[in-house]
This record gives sequence, structure tokens and C-alpha cells, in this order.
Amino acid sequence: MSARLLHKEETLLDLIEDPVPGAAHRPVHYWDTEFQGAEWKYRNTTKTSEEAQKVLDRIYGTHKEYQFGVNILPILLEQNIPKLKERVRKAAASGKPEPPNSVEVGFINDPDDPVRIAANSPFASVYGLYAARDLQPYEWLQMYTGHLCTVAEYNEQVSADPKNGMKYLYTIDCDKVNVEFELFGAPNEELTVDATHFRNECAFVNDCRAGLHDRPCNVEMFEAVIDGEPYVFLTNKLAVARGTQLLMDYGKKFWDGHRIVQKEQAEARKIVRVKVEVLEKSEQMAVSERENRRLRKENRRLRKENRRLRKRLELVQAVAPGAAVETVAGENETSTLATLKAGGRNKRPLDLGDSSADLDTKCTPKAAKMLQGSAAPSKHASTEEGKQLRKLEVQRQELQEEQLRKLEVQRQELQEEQLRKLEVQRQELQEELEQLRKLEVQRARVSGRTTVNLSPKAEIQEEQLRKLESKGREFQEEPEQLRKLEVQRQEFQEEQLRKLDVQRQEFQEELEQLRKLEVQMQEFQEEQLRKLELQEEQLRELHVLEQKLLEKRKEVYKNKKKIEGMRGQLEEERSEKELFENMVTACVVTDQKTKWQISDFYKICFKDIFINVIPQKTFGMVDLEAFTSAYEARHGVKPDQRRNSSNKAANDAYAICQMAQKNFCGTSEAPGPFWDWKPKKRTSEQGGWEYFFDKADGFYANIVIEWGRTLAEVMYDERVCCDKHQMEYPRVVPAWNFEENQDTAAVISARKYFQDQLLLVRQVRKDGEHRR
Ligand SMILES: C[S@@+](CC[C@H](N)C(=O)[O-])C[C@H]1O[C@@H](n2cnc3c(N)ncnc32)[C@H](O)[C@@H]1O
Repeated sequence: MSARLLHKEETLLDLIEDPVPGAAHRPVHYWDTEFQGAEWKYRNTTKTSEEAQKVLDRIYGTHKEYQFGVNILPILLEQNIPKLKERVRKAAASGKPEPPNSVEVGFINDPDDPVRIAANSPFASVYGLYAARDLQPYEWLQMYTGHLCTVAEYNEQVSADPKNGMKYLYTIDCDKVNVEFELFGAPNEELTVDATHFRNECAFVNDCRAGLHDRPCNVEMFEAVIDGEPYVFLTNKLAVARGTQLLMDYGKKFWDGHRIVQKEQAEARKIVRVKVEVLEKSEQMAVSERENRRLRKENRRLRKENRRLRKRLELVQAVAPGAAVETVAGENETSTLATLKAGGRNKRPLDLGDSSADLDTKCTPKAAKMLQGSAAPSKHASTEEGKQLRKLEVQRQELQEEQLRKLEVQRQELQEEQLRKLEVQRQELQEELEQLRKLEVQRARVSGRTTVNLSPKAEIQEEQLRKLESKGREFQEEPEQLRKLEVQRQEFQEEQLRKLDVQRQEFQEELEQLRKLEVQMQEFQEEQLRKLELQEEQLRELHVLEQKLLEKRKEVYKNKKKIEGMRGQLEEERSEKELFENMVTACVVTDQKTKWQISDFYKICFKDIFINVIPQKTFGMVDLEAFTSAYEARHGVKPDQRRNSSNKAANDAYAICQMAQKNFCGTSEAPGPFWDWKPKKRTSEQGGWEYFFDKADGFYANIVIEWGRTLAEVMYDERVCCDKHQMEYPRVVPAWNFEENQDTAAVISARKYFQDQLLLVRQVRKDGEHRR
């Protein structure tokens, strides 16, 4: 296996070799950058290879000087020291880290593997440790490396950053190794090798737990204390075939802690999710608020624009019908026209940008008044007014013509009247003059004068006649003048009419323009109205959005409150936990001495009972309850009512148990048929799967033949129990002896002795508690 360094950005997946078809795992060449074979991190300082080698030398060379935890087996070192020494020597000579030749990290392919099932994805990077070759029992596999720290320090780290918690760690139970460590300046109860940031292959061993049916546990860790410092190693307690996954028992404590940390991780993830949500929501709110403000502003602007345009439209509509009404009303026509000329002709085509302030200068006061008081014209109203306008214009022309006709008639009548009167006067004067002449002729005849002298009266009359004649001449000349005047008047009138016509045409053009403008205005207004409606719709939507946001805000606020509450609760729980831990620490410290005393008792007890009375290796643990009840069931009395017997019986019991153990359960190196008897799978009544041991299969029949039915029943119960409680060793039940009619004296005496010792131990424990 060639070693290579794993770059920071590389994942284990990058190093996966071609998968072996059908294999449960794919080997991964994992060689941690930091782990240099015989070098590991001790807190924050890295031990050099030399220092590490010294430690290894001490372990492998003179192991007896060191104190080991309960798991360490002298047999391991005795068997492997030469091999291990060889390895260390090789590593030291090459100056290179020595890759492990016995284990390899593997990417888990097997979809039924509980670790893969727990990961809930076929692609998740989950690994396990596999045997790289066939392993003999109790081989030294690797040292477990990581940062050594106290449990309190580890917990602090996990609380600060829960995402890495409870995955790679090995906790050394100082009670178990029976050593009081005083590392890091204070006595330590529990130490942890934290492999979160710094690890080797060892950290990839998985737990044997697998739902209902656990897998066999084939490796374990053991601790060694060297110069007051703890070290952890991995060994296989069974023979393991190449490619088999190495599994250990993490212990209940690990999974309890794991569950707590997972809960914390889930809570931390939840908090992060809520925070992200709040941020997103507030961002969304800010965006929509900005949009809202912008739309409101736009809306205000458009409304203003609309008002202004409406005013302009009103102005246009007010100017045109106002002029027509004034003309119709018969007010001073010329002045009206002049006003119209001033306000209409001089006016530019309607400029939409004009301000309404110059209204007064562009329309009559009446128009201005109308403008102020008029309601906003609608499309209907404006077409209606256009019709009225045209109607009024026609009426105005008709009236104008009518008046002109009347004036003409009056003028002619007046003229004829005057002419008649003048004619009458002239005739009267003529008659008078005739009479005068006649009178003169008579008077001359009477006086005989040939010349006729007129009397003063006649002169006066003559004078009058002359005047009348000149008047008459004037009168005769007058029609001439009148005709001239008439012509002038007609010319003037035509001129005026022409002008009026021009004005009317101009006015009509203006009206046309105004109408066009009105159409434009209406279109514009409709457009604006449509826009306004759209904006109003948007505003309504915005309002709904605002409401939703408000609700979301409230929700976020509630969530915040909830989180705060939860935090408070957590804080309380934490402080409670701390209090409890302190209490536990105090208890543990005061209990330590008692434990040592108890442990001394145990030592004596076990030594006596297992060496002198019943050898421990063959019996395993004596199941008192099973023993008592089996005995009672068979004999109807409790076992201690029977008398003690000879050594022969003990030897016989021992021999039978040994044989049973060997033939049936086997040894840890070569497990017997007890372990071959595998459970079968069937559908349970509740639905789903369940495991059971089938009595109808060959195993059970063989046990019955070989050991008798009662023993077969006991073994059946034991097999089920082992399976249920994941026990590694079956309890060798002394009831066999009774079943096979053997003397049970040895067992009984052992049990009695054991009971007495237990009573003593309990007494010591009680005394210790009293003292505390
Ligand atoms: C020391 S690591 C083992 C290596 C790990 N499988 C990996 O891929 O990095 C321990 C973690 O593996 C997972 N694990 C180990 N044994 C397991 C089991 N029997 N069932 C489910 N998950 C397990 C858990 O997530 C645990 O926190």
C-alpha cells in the first residue's frame, strides 16, 4: 500500500480506488497528513518521531513496568512484541511513517450497512475500517491518535461548534484504568482523545449496533498508561478474515452523548435556518418596501399629472363653449369677438405643458368662472358639448342673419318714411309757392304794374320756398348719399362679414385643433386611468404582501421569542447539568477510595472464587438467578438446602462445564456452534421484520441429541438472550450439571462463597456511603 499525503481540499472520496465488483466496501488509501506513523499530537504539541519511538519502545520493550487498563491483555503483548518491535524498527530506519498493513479505510458500499442506512443516502461519504489481511486474534492494529484533552474541554469545544461533535473521539475512563491523572495542571477524571481534526485509520471503526440484530463485535480499544500519560490502541479480539469490517462496542455512554449532541446539532441547524429565513425575509421586506415607496411616489406623480391634465382639458372645454354662449346671449358682439380674438386667435395651439395660472389671460371671466366651477369632463360630456357647440354656432349664425335682415328692413322703412315726409313737405312748399305766384300775378294786375314786386311777406315766403327748394334739392340729393352710404354700409358689412367669416373659420380651425387635443387628452387620460388602475392593483397586491410580511415578521418575532425561551431553558438545563456534574464529581471523588476498597475486595473474591473454586475461564459469569431457578424447578427446593460435597463433584462440574464451553460455545479464537446458530428473519405480527431462532432447524435438533432437551432449552434461551442484549459471552449455566445428574457441590459452594463476598462488598459500599 503506497502512502500519499491527503491535501486539505481533497476528500476521502477523491482517493477511492476502482470498486471491487460486488464488494461491501471500496478500499480508500487513507493516510492522514498529520499522522506520521509513530508521531501524534499531544494536546497542541506534536511529538517528534524520536519521542514517539521512545514511547513505543517502552511499551513493547518493557511493558510489564506499565499500568494497563482492564482491557489490556498481557497475552497480546507477549504474542506480538517481536513483530511490533520489528515494525517500529523498520519505521525508524526508513524515517517514513509506516502505513498500517493490517487495516484499511473503506467507503461503505453495502446498502444494508447500518451506517449507510443512518446516513440516509447512497452517496454520503461514510467509511468503515476493514481488515486488510487475515488477522489472528489480538493483533496490535494501530494506535488511536487525536488531541488529548479533558472531557470538559471537549464538551466546551462541542458547545461552541456542535457540528463536529461526538463523531471521532475515544474517552478514557480514568476509573477503569484505575489511575489518577494529573495532566494539564489539574486532576482529571475523564480524558478524551479527540480525533475530530487529527486522526488516523483507527478513527473509522464503526459500532456493532445495528437495529434489532447487532453485528459481531470483533475489535476493541485498550488503554495503556506510560509515564502517567494515557495511550489508546486498537486490537482484534477475534480472528478476522480479510475484507471483514472491524466493529467495536462504542458503549451506551457514547450513544447517549451522541444523541444529545445530535439534538444540539439539530437545534443549531434550526437556529441557523431561522436566522437565514429572517434575513431573507427582512431583505425581501426591504426590497418590497423600496418598491412600495417607489410605486407610491410614481402614483402621486401620475395623480398630480392627471389633475393637471384634467384642468387643461376643462380649460379647453370652458373656453370654446363660453365664447359661443356669449355671442348667443346677444352681448356686445364685437367685444365678444374681440375677446375671442384676444383669447382664441392669439392663443397658441394648446400646449399641454402650460400652467393653469395663465388661464385668466386666455379666456373670458365667464370662461374662467366656468373653469373653476366645472366638473371633470367625461368622454360622453365632451362629445355632448361638441354637439352643443356646433348647434350654438348654427343658432348664432341664424340669429345674426335674422338681425341683419331686420336692421335692413328697419333702415329701408326709415329711409322711405323720411323720403315720404320730405316729398310731402316739398309738395306743400310747391303748392304754397304756386299760390304765392298766383297772388303776385293778381296783385300786379291790380296795381297795373308790369313788374311784379313782391311784398315783404311774399319775400319771406319766397325765401322759405327757396329754402324748401334747396332742402328739396338736398332731399333729392340725399337718396344719392343714402345710396352711397348704403354701398359703404354694405361694403362695411361685407367686410365685417368676411372678417367674421375668417374669424369663424379660424375659430373653427381652433375648435378642430381643440377637438383633436381633446381626443388626444381623452386617450392620454384613458391611458393614465389604465395605468392608475394597474397601479392601484399593484398597490392592493403590495398591501396584501405587506400584510403577509407583517404576519411573517410576527411569526419571526414569535420564533425569536421561542428561540430565546429555548435558549433560556437550555441555559437553565446547562446550569442544572453543571450543578449535577459538580455533584457527581464530588460524589466520584469521595467514592473513589471506596471503589478502590471494593476493587480490592473483588480482587480477593475473584481470585479465590475463580482460581481456587471454579476456574473463571471455563465458567464465564455464573448466572445465579438462572442457576437457582433451574435447580428449584428440578428439585423443588432452593440449592443451598442441599449439603456440600466432595472435590470430585467440583472437578466433575468443572469438566462438564469446560467441555460444554469448548464444544458448544468454543473459544474466542474459534467460536463454537453456539455462534453459528444464526437467527432467521420473518414478518412480525405488527408488520415489519423480526428475528427468531428456529427450533425446527438442524441446530436445535443436534443440541437435543448431544445435550438433552432441558439443556437444549437452556441454550436456546441463552442464545436468544445473547442476541437480544448483544452479549459477547454466553452465561454458562450450572444447571447442566443437574440435568445430567452431576453433583453440584462445587457450584453450590462457589455460589455460597460468592454470596458471602458480595455481602461483604455491599457492606463496604454502605460504609462508604455513610461516610459521604
Ligand atoms: C468514529 S466515526 C466512524 C466512522 C464514520 N462511519 C465515518 O464515515 O467517518 C463514528 C460515527 O460513525 C457513525 N456510526 C458508527 N457506527 C454506527 C452504527 N452502528 N450505526 C449508525 N451510525 C454509526 C456515527 O455517525 C458515529 O458518530
